[in-house]
Amino acid sequence: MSTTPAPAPFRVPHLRRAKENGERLTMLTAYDGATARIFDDAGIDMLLVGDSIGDNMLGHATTIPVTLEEMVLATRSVSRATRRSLVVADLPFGTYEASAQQAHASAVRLMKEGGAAAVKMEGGERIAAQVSLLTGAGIPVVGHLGLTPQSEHLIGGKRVQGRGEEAAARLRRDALALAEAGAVALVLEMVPAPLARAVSADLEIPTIGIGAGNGCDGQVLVWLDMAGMGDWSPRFARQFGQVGAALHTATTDYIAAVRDGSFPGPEHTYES
Ligand SMILES: Nc1nc(=O)c2c([nH]1)NC[C@@H]1CN(c3ccc(C(=O)N[C@@H](CCC(=O)O)C(=O)O)cc3)CN21
Ligand SMILES: CC(C)C(=O)C(=O)O
Ligand SMILES: [Mg+2]
Repeated sequence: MSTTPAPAPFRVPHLRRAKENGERLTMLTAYDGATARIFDDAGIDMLLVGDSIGDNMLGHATTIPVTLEEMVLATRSVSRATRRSLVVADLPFGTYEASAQQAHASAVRLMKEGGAAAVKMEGGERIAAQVSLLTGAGIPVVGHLGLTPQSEHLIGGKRVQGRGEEAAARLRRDALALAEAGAVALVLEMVPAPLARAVSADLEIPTIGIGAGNGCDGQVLVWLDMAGMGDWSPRFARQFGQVGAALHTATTDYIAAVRDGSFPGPEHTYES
């Protein structure tokens, strides 16, 4: 009997090890089990249940309205379908900023009810206490700096962050503060490539870039942007497939086959 060896799961300690070995890390968002299974089978290291579920799945304009309930539901769907990828769940806006206790209560729900293996939150020095307490409680935390969409009203839009000496120094301080507090990885979103490279060199934990150039230790994309799903894609994304077009064609073929009576055929039909 031939046995395929079970694929080795990707776990938090692999993050540092991959960086030490110069292996680039791969991450995609996932919002449900049907897609998570495909990404997991394909060998993705990490799945991010992103609060980008808000603007990509739930019909919101931004991530801001997303609730913890919605994140728990999506995280549960993803984690149940996942065999080897590390499932990271975003803490949504309003569920962690006020205190370390608030962050802990929210993270515990994502882990106990959602099955997440780690949580991610946006911000630097201002959430160091949260990162510290969660890490002490056995909850791996991924940081997120640069464009932090939950604070877009404070930032004033979805623009590149960390341009200019002062902003760059601030971002490097924030990155060090997160690493010092125990973060296991750091997402850098829409940051100039030289700054992202410098931050990556500053840290022992891996950086995962999105619109942050090739000097990061890994990359993350929203899966719809990666797969050519949906009608919009940011400049930093590349479409590795045309899944939206493929699904459209499958759907028009189905409609036509039902209308012309060719589906269901005898092979899809039960005899008496
Ligand atoms: N589908 C999707 N992809 C993402 O990368 C993503 C989300 N959704 N939702 C959550 C955040 C929001 N992000 C965004 C949203 C908009 C732009 C944007 O408008 N970018 C333009 C202009 C950039 C500029 O003017 O500096 C671009 O062309 O990239 C970028 C990142 C990144 N994240
Ligand atoms: C864009 C990534 C990093 C994210 O936070 C999300 O998808 O919510
Ligand atoms: Mg997010």
